[in-house]
Amino acid sequence: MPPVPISPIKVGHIDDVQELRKTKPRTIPQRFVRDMTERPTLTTPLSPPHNHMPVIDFSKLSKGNKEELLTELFNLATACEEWGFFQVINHEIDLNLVESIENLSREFFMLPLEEKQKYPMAPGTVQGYGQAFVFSEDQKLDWCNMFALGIEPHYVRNPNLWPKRPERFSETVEVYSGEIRKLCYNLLTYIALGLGLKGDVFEKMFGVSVQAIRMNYYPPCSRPDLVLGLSPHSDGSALTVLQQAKGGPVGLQILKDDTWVPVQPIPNALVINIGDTIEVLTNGKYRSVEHRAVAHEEKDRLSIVTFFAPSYEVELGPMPEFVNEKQPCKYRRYNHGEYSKHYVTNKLQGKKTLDFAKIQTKNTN
Ligand SMILES: COC(=O)C(/C=C/C1=C(C)CCCC1(C)C)=C/O[C@H]1C=C(C)C(=O)O1
Ligand SMILES: O=C(O)CCC(=O)C(=O)O
Ligand SMILES: [Fe+2]
Repeated sequence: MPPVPISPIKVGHIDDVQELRKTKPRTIPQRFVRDMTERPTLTTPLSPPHNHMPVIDFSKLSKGNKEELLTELFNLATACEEWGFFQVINHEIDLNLVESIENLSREFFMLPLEEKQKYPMAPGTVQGYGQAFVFSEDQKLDWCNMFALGIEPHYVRNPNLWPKRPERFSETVEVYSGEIRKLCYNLLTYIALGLGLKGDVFEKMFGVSVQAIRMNYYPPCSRPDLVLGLSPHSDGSALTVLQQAKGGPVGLQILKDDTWVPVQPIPNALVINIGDTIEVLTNGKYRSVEHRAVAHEEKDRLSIVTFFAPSYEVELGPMPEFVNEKQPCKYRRYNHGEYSKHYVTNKLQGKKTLDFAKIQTKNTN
């Protein structure tokens, strides 16, 4: 029997937003214009406590005295439970390295289009330069250019996609990712301790963790009220580390108590968020909070994002410590490799991807 033909994904023409911006269009192409219900709120003056994402001082966890450690563990646990997001200061990553990755990422995005297109993100895939998560011709597009690479383990790498220019880009990604990896393992230890678990529980459970990096570049947009920089989504990782480049406008917004809360960047801090894996493991005690990015009328914005997740072989489900009569099991067990595949083959749509693992509760009414 002849093989069943696989129909290629038809995504239509995807405008490169940086090139589009150069033409300064008076009207935004329809594929970027969001339906009314999706359009962003750009200036929401918020009053405390909604306006202040928690700040965690990493040095109090790593080298504080016992009292400082306990207080910061408590702050971390509260941040994870109430926000799913926090900013880390004094993270012990060399600030020269932080600055280098930022400068080199910017230099990459400023290269001529033909140079960047030497590393194309093929439709339906997530590595290289382009727009990920586009699967149909009628899907709205984000006001964003992305460049993504698999980092660890090495089998997730596609060496053809590691840029030769700018010089030192690839080696800096390597060094930076090594440092962020250490930070992720450390944060997972403190998150475990804050949950009353053994410090090494996640490291042992995750095997050789999968790690990827994505640089997001958001050019200015003449009508930021009509477009989204990045569609609402939760991250398919265990933890995500987000570096917001210096001098950029506020762009990240998180959905808290049904309100989109803008995140004020703190110089040299890293934004950390709980991903879908930790939501499942804690049976929803810690949630992977929906977030999005908005564009700015005059300023561009760059973010450098690391996704840190369990090995593809790992089977996951709520840990027994978080399941009881009051908190019945909300997620089924699944293989993380399958979840990963599911995540990267679906468009970003709020928290919908996690339906993959949700146990549907019967409506008894
Ligand atoms: C554009 O890419 C992503 O947004 C993304 C992809 C990450 C990945 C790579 C670039 C190559 C290696 C595999 C992996 C899927 C991790 C987001 O990552 C999230 C989604 C999942 C699932 C995850 O673990 O992190
Ligand atoms: O650019 C941002 O602030 C958000 C990035 C993000 O959420 C992501 O890449 O998953
Ligand atoms: Fe995200």
